[in-house]
Amino acid sequence: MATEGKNLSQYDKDTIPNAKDFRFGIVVSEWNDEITEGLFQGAFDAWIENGVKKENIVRWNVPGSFELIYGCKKLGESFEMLDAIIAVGSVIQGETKHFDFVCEGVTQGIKDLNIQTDIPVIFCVLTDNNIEQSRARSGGKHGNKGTEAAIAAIKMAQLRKDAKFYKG
Ligand SMILES: Nc1c(NC[C@H](O)[C@H](O)[C@H](O)CO)[nH]c(=O)[nH]c1=O
Ligand SMILES: CC(=O)[C@@H](O)COP(=O)(O)O
Repeated sequence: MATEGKNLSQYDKDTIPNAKDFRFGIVVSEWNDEITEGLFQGAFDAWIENGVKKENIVRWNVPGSFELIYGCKKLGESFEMLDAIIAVGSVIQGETKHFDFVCEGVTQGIKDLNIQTDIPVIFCVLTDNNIEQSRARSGGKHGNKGTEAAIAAIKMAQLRKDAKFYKG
């Protein structure tokens, strides 16, 4: 298993770009909020640890992971100066195929946002078989995918900044 034996919260601070001037958005799904709040905290703490100012972080909530698509789209439209956005969700398998459609829909939707808009949208949506797997990846034995997403957001914000520089 890709995550097994890894700690998603471990990173080398020396490899992270300077984030003090970056402005970030984060959209958090309210479904499975025990998990999504853990993911949010992991992302928030990683940003602060890497110099992001609290006033440069804007958070919106949406009902479920499927609404992350619209929420991230509108957040980017409302705050055009954002350097990156994280979509935070937790989808857990139930009795039916609904899990499959939610996961596929939100995955494709966030992929589309990365194609259609100029603000990187980071995929921090857990798609787990059970709550134990979710807990392990939102501050448990496998670390926190929120931390991983925050570092990805910093790196993508720097890539976007560099791209604008080279374009002139
Ligand atoms: N079962 C889960 C859902 N389902 C709700 C959908 O995301 C969506 O809000 C609904 O279909 C209305 O459009 N959402 C999660 O985030 N996690 C789940 O486990
Ligand atoms: C991912 C879902 O929508 C799922 O948790 C809903 O549960 P069920 O498939 O039992 O209706």
